[in-house]
Amino acid sequence: MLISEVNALGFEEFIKIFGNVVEMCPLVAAAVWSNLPFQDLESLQNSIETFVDQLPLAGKAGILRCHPDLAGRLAAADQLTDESKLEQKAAGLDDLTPSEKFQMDSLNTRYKDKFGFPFVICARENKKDAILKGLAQRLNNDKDQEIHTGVAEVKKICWLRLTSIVSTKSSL
Ligand SMILES: NC(=O)NC1=NC(=O)NC1=O
Repeated sequence: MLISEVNALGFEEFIKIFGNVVEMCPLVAAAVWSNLPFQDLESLQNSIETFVDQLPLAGKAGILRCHPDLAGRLAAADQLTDESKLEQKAAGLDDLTPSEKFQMDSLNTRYKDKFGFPFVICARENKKDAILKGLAQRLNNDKDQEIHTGVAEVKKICWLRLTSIVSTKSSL
């Protein structure tokens, strides 16, 4: 899809295509739709990042809460969104050894108990070992730090999802 085609989308079409670039948060796409037309894909990404950055901490934490656990209950029940399923598979999270699964589950539970939202990382940029390491390390951070780190990862996930929808070569 070209950016010129993005700019021609009505609201419903735009949401259908971009509603999940931030996992389970169509509000983000609904908010940035009003900034159409976009010069290029980077401008659309910037518009999304600006909207997210301007949210209060509670809003940012809410975005993190909309993310499924990595190799968690939804993955096991095959109820992940298409995007999340692809991303978790790319990181090798669909073939964990029993001990890796146990480690992931216990770390995810500890992380959620401590912060009140799930551990979020860009799975397409990390393989399962790096994810387990990152989860164990980030458990030691404080809540504000993890909200900001998690949101930074959401932005990376969003960018990769955008580039799979809109060709980056195109600009107005
Ligand atoms: N908790 C998560 O980090 N979830 C995810 N990361 C991704 O890259 N895709 C997800 O669904």
